[in-house]
Amino acid sequence: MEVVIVADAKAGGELIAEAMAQLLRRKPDALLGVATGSTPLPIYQALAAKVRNGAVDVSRARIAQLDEYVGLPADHPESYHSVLRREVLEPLGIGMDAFLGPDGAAEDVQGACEAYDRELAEAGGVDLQLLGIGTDGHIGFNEPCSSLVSRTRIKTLTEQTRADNARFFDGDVDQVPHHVITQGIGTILEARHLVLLATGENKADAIAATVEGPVAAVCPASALQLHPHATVVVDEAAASKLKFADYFRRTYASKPEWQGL
Ligand SMILES: N[C@@H]1[C@@H](O)[C@H](O)[C@@H](COP(=O)(O)O)O[C@@H]1O
Repeated sequence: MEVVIVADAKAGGELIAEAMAQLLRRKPDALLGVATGSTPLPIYQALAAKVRNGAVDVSRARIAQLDEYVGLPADHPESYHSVLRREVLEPLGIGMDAFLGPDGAAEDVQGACEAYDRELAEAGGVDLQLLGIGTDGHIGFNEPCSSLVSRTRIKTLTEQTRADNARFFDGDVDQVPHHVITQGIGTILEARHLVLLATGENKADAIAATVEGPVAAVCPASALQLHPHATVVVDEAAASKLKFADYFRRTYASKPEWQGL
């Protein structure tokens, strides 16, 4: 696993956006897995700036959704389908016809989950999967103790995650759904490149467990240790509990520029 310590969220966003641009120059129809939450926003803003100044062509790019609430109408402003349209596809000028996502409003939720796993495989798999991380180490909505080989399926949110996400529902935790669909950890690990961005002191414990802790379902993000190409980008605050921080800094500083992430 590569760990890159950056000055701040903006620098992290620009670094990852450049890696995505390099991927798209090599593979214009790349399937980009996108995450929600506040952390990835600087990535999308930096990538949109590259599109505006002609530095990258996203006209053939495809977008894959990581997770979705169950029971919210698809047009609900806080359904992840709506959030990604607003925060990613529209700013990048990518049409919804290039968007893959699970149906959070399906009657047969398990059927929708299995269909989505198949859809991702039939699309050739995710080329680069962006990830945030929950304060409890969850990725997507794979909560602690999720199977490390799980597939896309319905999950129940912890009260911690519901509280963390209440800020998107007018601060009212009662409005936050209890159930979600998420790509499983086994599904996520099938992406060819995983790029996790974390910023802020409140993610330091989760990052230390992810990078330096044991591979354990209690910290779902620790599954990144099993992936052949996983990159963790953190600011100093999120890196503050890493024992090997100086080693990671030296390693990245010695890496040739052309290698990218
Ligand atoms: N399902 C999302 C995750 O994909 C995201 O990583 C997490 C952290 O969000 P933030 O980046 O706002 O801290 O929130 C939610 O749980």
